[in-house]
Amino acid sequence: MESVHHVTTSSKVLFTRVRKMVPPMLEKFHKGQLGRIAVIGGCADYTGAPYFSAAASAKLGCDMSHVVCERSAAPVVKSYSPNLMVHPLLPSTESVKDPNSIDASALAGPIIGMLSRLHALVIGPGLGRDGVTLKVVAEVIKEARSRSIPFVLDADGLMIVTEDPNLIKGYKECILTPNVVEFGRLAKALGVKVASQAEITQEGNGDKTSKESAACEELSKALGGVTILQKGPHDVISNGVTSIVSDIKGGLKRSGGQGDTLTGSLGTLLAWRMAYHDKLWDSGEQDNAKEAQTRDEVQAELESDKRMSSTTTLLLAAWAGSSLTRECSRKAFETKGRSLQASDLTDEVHGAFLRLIGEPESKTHL
Ligand SMILES: NC(=O)C1=CN([C@@H]2O[C@H](COP(=O)(O)OP(=O)(O)OC[C@H]3O[C@@H](n4cnc5c(N)ncnc54)[C@H](O)[C@@H]3O)[C@@H](O)[C@H]2O)[C@@H](O)CC1
Ligand SMILES: Nc1ncnc2c1ncn2[C@@H]1O[C@H](COP(=O)(O)OP(=O)(O)OP(=O)(O)O)[C@@H](O)[C@H]1O
Ligand SMILES: [Mg+2]
Repeated sequence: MESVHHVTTSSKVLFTRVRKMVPPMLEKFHKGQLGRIAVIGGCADYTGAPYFSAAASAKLGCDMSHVVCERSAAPVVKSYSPNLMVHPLLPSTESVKDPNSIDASALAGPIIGMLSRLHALVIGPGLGRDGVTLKVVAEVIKEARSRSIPFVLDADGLMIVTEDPNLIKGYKECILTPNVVEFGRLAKALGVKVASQAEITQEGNGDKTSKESAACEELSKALGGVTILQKGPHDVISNGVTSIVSDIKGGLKRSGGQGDTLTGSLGTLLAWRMAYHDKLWDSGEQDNAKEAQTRDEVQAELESDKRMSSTTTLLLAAWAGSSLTRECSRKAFETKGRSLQASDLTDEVHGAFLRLIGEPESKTHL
């Protein structure tokens, strides 16, 4: 069955619309207005992932990038960069008296205390799978949702919702970024069938991209319209009603940690999206009378010069984060070849932004 969900707007037009969502840099702005995000992740085993994520968010242009991690990870993450603010607030089995009788909500208190100062969260990079940690982060997810704070869920953060999908079911302000394996786990938990590569490539069986994205659309629907960014040879983004494929060229090295540039970039884009909807600056667009819901309405907004609604900007932010990450990977691979490491993508974030999106106030991009 062919998908009727895909947006067919060209990448060129989509980038001009992303630029509308990027705040210009004005003298009147104060520290924090161009983004305050926190990456929740980092444990004894993984310290690189939260660093790459927070660093990407900062290099894209976020004013304040925090990392909230487990105690033992904090000095390590801090040692990578003095620019990041690192908070050792995540409890683990090691740090509590009795791991079997914890008050997860109370343990989450210090993290929840930070939420009112944040525009967006990235939950999961290098979080690990400690039972106490995951219970506490589930409390943070509940609280962020109740306050409508947007968040990105990745890696071990996805494990939390694989075990309890109700935490996010129907929440329209989050983006899930599963890789192939994480996608399979989520699909299984929600009873969604994923076609095998053999079924997808079977000759005479319709359009390949549509078939690949069908599972993403189904999973999104099963989660009540949550936006999913399914990573792979090309990334599929869907909210169950509308889908966009991100297929700009990437690199050929599949080192670990490239997904972290994606989540950090998405964190910043979510903060900018909030500033766009709060009318922090005059985007020069006319107001739109109606919120876009259907694929046709989203596509019409993307191809108009009117102000975009929140459904459209969420899909667009996801698409922009995916495109930026793939461009970072392409450029880093061009210079580093098979020696490419995750940190090489971090160095490419600003260049990728300038090449794909460009500064909003620059005359050459108006
Ligand atoms: N430098 C770091 O600190 C890094 C930390 N990471 C963290 O490591 C933890 C575990 O993440 P993993 O991604 O390893 O998750 P999993 O532990 O679930 O492992 C996924 C496995 O699937 C395999 N895989 C990936 N794509 C595949 C595909 N297309 N087809 C078949 N197999 C495929 C991978 O080789 C990996 O062994 C997370 O907390 C994550 O954030 C990773 O992000 C890598 C970098
Ligand atoms: N076959 C591919 N061709 C081109 N790009 C790819 C391919 N597979 C993944 N990517 C890109 O690599 C980036 C990371 O995706 P990947 O599937 O490696 O995630 P991940 O396993 O979660 O990564 P991480 O190691 O950071 O956890 C994404 O931007 C994705 O678009
Ligand atoms: Mg990952």
